[in-house]
Amino acid sequence: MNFYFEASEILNRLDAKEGSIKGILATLPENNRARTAALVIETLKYKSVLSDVIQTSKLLVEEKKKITSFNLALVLVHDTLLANGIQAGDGPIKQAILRHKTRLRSELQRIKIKRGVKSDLELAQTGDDRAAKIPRYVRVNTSLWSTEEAVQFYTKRGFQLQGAFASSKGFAIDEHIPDLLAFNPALHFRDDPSYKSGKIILQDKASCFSAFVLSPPRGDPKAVVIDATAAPGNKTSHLSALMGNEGKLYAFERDKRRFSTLKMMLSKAACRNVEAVNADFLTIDPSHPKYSLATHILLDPSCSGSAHASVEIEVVEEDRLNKLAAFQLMMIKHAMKFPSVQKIVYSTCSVHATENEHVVRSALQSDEAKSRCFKLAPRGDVLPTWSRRGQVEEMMGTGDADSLVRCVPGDDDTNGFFVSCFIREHDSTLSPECSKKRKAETEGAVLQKRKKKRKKRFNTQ
Ligand SMILES: C[S@@+](CC[C@H](N)C(=O)[O-])C[C@H]1O[C@@H](n2cnc3c(N)ncnc32)[C@H](O)[C@@H]1O
Repeated sequence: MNFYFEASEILNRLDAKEGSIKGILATLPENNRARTAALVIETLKYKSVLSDVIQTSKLLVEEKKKITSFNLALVLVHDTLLANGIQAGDGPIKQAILRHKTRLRSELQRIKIKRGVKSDLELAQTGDDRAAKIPRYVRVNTSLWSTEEAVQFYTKRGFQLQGAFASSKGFAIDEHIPDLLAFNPALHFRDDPSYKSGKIILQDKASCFSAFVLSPPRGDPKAVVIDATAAPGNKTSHLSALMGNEGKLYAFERDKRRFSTLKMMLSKAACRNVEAVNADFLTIDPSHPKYSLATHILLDPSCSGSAHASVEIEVVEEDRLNKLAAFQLMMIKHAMKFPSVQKIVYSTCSVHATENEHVVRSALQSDEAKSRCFKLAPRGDVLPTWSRRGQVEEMMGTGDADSLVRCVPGDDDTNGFFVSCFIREHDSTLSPECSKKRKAETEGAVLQKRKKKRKKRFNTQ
């Protein structure tokens, strides 16, 4: 029976918000961890239906002396109804549950009929409940359309600009991201002419944060920007629109298949200033004549994707997270080597500090950041009115957490997301050490330019 007490204690700690499911499970003794974790996770999946069954069967009222907590009832009823029975000897607690087995079964059956499902599996909560509450975000592709035109178009189709999306016909203009509209979650725009023509991009609000925070130069024919990990291209087309389709935006994607998707998406969205490159960003030479001029870099690399509201409860292996974090750090450090870069936005759709705050911390401590004087942009430049910021304890209690942005799946009307923004310190705020390095770097660049000019002159003579 200890196994069930242990599992119910984990549920108690989760209810008390003592930590993440992964963190709390990690405190269990290793020999029993996998088995207890499996029971906890399965119970959580069916928590809503099991709670109904327990309440309507009056199990806790009639057996209050034996079954002392709701969470203990949850794990025991789970195994009674949805697994192979209680895995324990015939003690009083097991006997108490067995006395109610028939009633528990019929309550479960009643719920199945009510919900119109046939199998137990269909009762599992997949997390879609949270996803179903996230508005349908529609980003107006300003390369082809304006928000005014979009509002007029949707109004003519019977929608009402109400500043809310609760009703099926209401929609709102987002308060944080320009040119972003929010409609009722139940709506799909895949067959809408505005979507088919590339005038709108269906992109979650949080995913719009990256390009908006990077804020590339607008309408500047000399601008050079890099999207290091581009496919399928939502953020690339956003960047392109923010640049007013001017200047140059290099979009790297290493995967061949995803690269084709990227090309298709860029053509549909009329991104004329983008050069898509099927290459691994880590192999790109920062001193390459084309790319060395990049002043802004967007890094939205592969991550555990744990923040999507539709992802099921999962225990992510530590090892996998650490490998992802090492790769993510490598990408940031590589971006920092580009000689003209002034701003780097690093974002993930993960909720794990390992891929977020910890990567940012390591990046700030890296030789690349120190030698090139990178620091985090202040909150004022990173969605200042967004209240959910980085996790202070994961940033070792420093004020740096305020520079970071987090979104919690479901809670913030978005999927989960993380955004950080590195900037190179301005000359006036440079520490003496950075000031010296910057001077040497500028002198080096001038010398290199002179050398190039001389070589050119020599070749044309
Ligand atoms: C999270 S997705 C990017 C999503 C994209 N920013 C968007 O909003 O549509 C990460 C992408 O980066 C690509 N990728 C991962 N490592 C890369 C690398 N070293 N160089 C270039 N692309 C890379 C992956 O193949 C994947 O398509």
